[in-house]
Amino acid sequence: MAESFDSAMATLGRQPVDLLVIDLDGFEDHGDLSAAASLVRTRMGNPVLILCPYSKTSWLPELMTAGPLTYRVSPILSSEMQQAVSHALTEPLDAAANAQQQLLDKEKELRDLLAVQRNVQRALTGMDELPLMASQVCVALCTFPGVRHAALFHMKERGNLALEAQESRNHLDIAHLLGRTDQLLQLPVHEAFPPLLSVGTGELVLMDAPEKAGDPMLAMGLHDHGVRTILSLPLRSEAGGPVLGAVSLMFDRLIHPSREQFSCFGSLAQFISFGLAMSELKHQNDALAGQLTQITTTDALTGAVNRRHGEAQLDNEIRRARRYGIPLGVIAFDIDNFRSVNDIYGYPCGDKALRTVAMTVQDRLRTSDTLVRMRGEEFLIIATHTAAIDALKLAEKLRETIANTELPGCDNVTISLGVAQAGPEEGAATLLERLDAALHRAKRAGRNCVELAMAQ
Ligand SMILES: Nc1nc2c(ncn2[C@@H]2O[C@H](COP(=O)(O)OP(=O)(O)OP(=O)(O)O)[C@@H](O)[C@H]2O)c(=O)[nH]1
Repeated sequence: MAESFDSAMATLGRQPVDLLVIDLDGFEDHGDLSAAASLVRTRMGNPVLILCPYSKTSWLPELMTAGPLTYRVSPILSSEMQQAVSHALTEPLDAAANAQQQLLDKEKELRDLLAVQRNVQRALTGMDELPLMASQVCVALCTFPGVRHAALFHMKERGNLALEAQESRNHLDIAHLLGRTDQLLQLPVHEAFPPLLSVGTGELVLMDAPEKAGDPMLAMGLHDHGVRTILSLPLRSEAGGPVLGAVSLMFDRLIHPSREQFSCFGSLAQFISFGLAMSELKHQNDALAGQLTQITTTDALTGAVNRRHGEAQLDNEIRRARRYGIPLGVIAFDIDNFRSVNDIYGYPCGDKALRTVAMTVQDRLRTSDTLVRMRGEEFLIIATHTAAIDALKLAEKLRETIANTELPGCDNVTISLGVAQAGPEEGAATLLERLDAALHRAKRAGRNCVELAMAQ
């Protein structure tokens, strides 16, 4: 027994040792990992058995680069320990005797992994919608021999880890087992359930018996579905970058991945991370494009469509109405004596009044109608599929509504309106002229009224 790496090193130097067992429980930092790797290196191929707590299984691939070793995931039963010891002592002899078979096995394992990698690659190409991509990745992961369940967990905004997709060949439903599909890091099992632990620590986790997680309910749920080993891999967009999520693979058998398998699983996780990052990027780009369209087409104060976009839309609707022979109604309106609102209550109050009027009108329109802020306190409504008579009714309803709308911090206002129906051959310019004339007549008629535009 050696209590430290130094004393182990000294003992190894003093006397021949048949089997070196390194129990990693209690070792934490990177210095400990380097010291353990030095011990493995000193053995120069002589038997080494590593007992590795499941929370530290990410150390295994690194230790494997220092020299050949066998390992078990701890905590471990004494019967299991005995088997592991005799296996570790006889493995080099077995390996020599069955060298050919071992090579064939290794080749098959790697072929299987490469096939899964190809399937995952296929799942990632051409699919930029995250839910679809994630579920295809899970389907691809289930093609690996022994995998009965695969799941992809994704970190959403503000640390909300969610189950993005799962594929099951054993009727296991992780959402049911965990009792929810989001805010998973807030679950009490976040330090016990491998994929959650992977996201928390950013490291791979290998658990070769569900009960090692120390959560009886969880262990029972997994046992009932024949889960024997869980391997979970963190997903990061780049080495050392933030954790994007994790994938978990649940096997119906005991697996102890070799160094090559760990490295293949690692590159599998890199592929998936890349797909995830690309799909996130597309999502962000779409959102930005949406915001940009919103900014370039909307009037910031009132939320109505701005004049440039409104005029383009009017042209489009005129063309459409002409092509399909459908009526197009337009209404121009202007707030009455708005100057006095500003003069009496101040410009900020005038702004609020403008916004309230625009929002009130917008609420009364159909989704197919468009409210445009043309200038100052003057607006245009493009009402598709609307003849003059219906546009007149709409205008009257709006006039009445605004007159009865309370405004924040100032007296009610009224609006004057001009209404027209686009002529069969009429362009936007003459239509707007006719409307303008109608609006002026409404103002001259004493305001707070509706005037129909003269026929073309
Ligand atoms: N608060 C505020 N006022 C605006 C805005 N745009 C234009 N106005 C004001 O709207 C008023 C328009 O005045 P006028 O064109 O004389 O029309 P009016 O006082 O509404 O009178 P009539 O249209 O003839 O009934 C001016 O005082 C502008 O300063 C704005 O974005 N915010």
